[in-house]
Amino acid sequence: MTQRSYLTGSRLSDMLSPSLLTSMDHWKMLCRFPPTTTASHLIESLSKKNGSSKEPFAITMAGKPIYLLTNPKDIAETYRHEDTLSMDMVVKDLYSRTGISMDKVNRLFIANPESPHNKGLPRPLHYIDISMEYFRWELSPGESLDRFVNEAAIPAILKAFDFDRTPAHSAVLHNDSDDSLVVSLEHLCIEALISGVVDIYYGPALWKINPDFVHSFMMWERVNWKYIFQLPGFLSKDMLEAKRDLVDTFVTYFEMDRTERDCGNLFVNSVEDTLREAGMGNEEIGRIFFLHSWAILGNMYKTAFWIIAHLVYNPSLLEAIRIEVTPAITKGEVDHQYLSKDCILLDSLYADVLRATMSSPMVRDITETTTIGGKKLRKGNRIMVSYRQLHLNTDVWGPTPELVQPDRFLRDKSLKTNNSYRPWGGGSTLCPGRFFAKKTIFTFISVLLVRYSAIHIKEETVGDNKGGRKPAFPRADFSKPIPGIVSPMMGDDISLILRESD
Ligand code: HEM
Repeated sequence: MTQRSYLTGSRLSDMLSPSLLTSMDHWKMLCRFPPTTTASHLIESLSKKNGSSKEPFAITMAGKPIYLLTNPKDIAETYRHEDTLSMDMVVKDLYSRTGISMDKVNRLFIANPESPHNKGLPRPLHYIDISMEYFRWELSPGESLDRFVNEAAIPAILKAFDFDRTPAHSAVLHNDSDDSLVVSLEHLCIEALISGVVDIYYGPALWKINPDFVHSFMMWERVNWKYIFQLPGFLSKDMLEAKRDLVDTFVTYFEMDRTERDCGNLFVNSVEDTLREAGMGNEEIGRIFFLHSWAILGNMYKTAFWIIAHLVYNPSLLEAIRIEVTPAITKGEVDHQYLSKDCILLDSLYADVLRATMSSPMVRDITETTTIGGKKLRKGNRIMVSYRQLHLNTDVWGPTPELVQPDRFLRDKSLKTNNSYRPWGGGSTLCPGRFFAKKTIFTFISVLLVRYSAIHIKEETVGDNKGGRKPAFPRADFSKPIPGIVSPMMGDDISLILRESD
């Protein structure tokens, strides 16, 4: 496929009426780029062409002028203009492309002051915002998050280490001897942070409906960029098929009586009630949960993969972090408060891995002409920001920003609040899952390090020799505009030899 279909190489001047062009002539216009360009590459390469000024500039995408913001200060300012820089059209579009009629999508954006879900709130929220409030309610620091982590997330993570189970564990490649086994790192991360998290949100009923859910989700992961960039059907058969599998799974799930589902996750039940009140049926609710599940499942397993890859390729770092996390793990109990507050080296590595692997762009619609960084952004157009471009800002991250430095955030604690650090987005759409993600990923990594006293990379055999060489560090696949954390290249998994601690 070529990306010509969504990233047009036409000049902005071809698209604009002369009057609008005159009013925009202070914008730099840089519009030619190769057909293989992805959104973040595009912004990176155009920013370079734009020179060091970091002034906003305009391009056209899919026939629409888009302002690209690259100055961290301008980007921070966008979060203060949420009344005129709106996410609503982008979100409506995402919902409608799941197959929900526009009429029903619009209904989701109506605030009903009479709704019991709006009780006690200072101003009534529309149904999508209510769903986000339920996410925040369950996942923000406090009693409900602690309960959720202790009662649901930790048991699910521990279950992922049950390598002797029947049917066979998907990560086990083979048992080398009585006390060691070889596992696929990618599949271990999937087992803990996709299968485990599906369990805690949807319970066993979802597996009964679709025992191959993980396969469907991983198919979707590889091709969901086609959904975002609206590739035509003949170029997106794989994406449409994966989407259909996932949507069908969730629709069937919501067709079941709640008592039959046997899960009782408060978030799922509360959001379902909200959506039924908005007039949504099983079809729409299934489609909406397909999107929610993408947000819930799409990033944690990849983040854990990259962190563990850095650990196993750097044994002294692994040892230092093992010592740091050990007090948090005692006989099957995990102290997640200790992990999130006292493990400062793991925290620094986590922060830098998020920085180096985040590839999402942020898009907003301009609903009223808005001035940012002294420039007028015209109503009706869009703005786009590449978090990756911010995360590679050499002014802040030094001459080799693409390299992970495990102690970077330990050396300079102010970096976490730097305007060039946005792994969780910003403003009102700041990720509500960030506290849960940290606790869950830290639990997973710590259990691995404490349970297995020896963790080695399995070497590749060279020719007929028994011995071999260490495989190269997995490559990140930035060739596709995957939202969120970048995937490893297909086939760049790591086989780990695990030897249990005494
Ligand atoms: C390492 C893991 C994660 C990363 C890096 C991540 C990253 C992000 C980012 C960058 C955004 C903002 C998108 C934007 O503003 O355009 C976002 C939004 C969101 N995330 Fe996360 N996320 C992670 C885990 C999670 C988890 C575990 C959940 C839920 C359990 C979750 C739920 C959401 C939701 C619902 C939104 C949309 C918020 C809204 O539109 O108001 N995320 N995430």
